Amino acid sequence: MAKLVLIRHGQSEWNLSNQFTGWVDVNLSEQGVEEAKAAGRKLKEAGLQFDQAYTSVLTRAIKTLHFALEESDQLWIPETKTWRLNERHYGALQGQNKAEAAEKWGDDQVHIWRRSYDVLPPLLSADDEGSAAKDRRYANLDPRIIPGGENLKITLERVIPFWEDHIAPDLLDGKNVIIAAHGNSLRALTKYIENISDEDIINLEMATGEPVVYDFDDKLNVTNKTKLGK
Ligand SMILES: O=C(O)[C@H](O)COP(=O)(O)O
Repeated sequence: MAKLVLIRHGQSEWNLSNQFTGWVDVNLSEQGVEEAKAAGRKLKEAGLQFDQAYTSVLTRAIKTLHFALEESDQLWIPETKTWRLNERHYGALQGQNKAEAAEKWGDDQVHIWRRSYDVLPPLLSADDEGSAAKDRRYANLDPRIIPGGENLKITLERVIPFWEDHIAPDLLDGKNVIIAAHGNSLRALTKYIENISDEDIINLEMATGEPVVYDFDDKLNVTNKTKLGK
């Protein structure tokens, strides 16, 4: 059966400055570029060859995909970008410093916002300056589905239709797939793929730039999971 590789983007500028990011389109930091290139070398060493790539519409994931594919000599493969693989929208927290938020609202509340399955962050309204409704890349989306903030559950509910329509059919066709995306869109996908409970998903973390390789049986049950450590 085909293989699936998930990679969270390399360190971003706002990972470095410890700011909630979500749908804000920040770039990779210098370290993030190096992490993405190192991930590509790991893929090459492991002999992983891909037929199809998927990523979000956010620069940090797109660039991570490109650096990793370039290092593994497969920048040429077909790729599809979709908002459905975007980071979870962090609502009105976007742009705030995570440590300052913990001082203001307490560690417990910030941890709940960051890791709970179904608690929403404070929302951003559609007329807010930072709303995705004003961003050209989402112009073809029904305004009613452009979020003002998402929890992991809502993120999973918009990631999984893309899995069902595109990624799962590719894997069932025997295509090796690579997905470069984000901490929480990949936590959502991992929850679904590995059938992790709402309680246990709180403890799952995705390291930046670390490829996670899955093998499946012909029903897309996971038969093996390997992390290509940094
Ligand atoms: O959007 C963000 O701030 C990060 O990419 C992920 O943040 P988290 O670790 O707080 O979920």
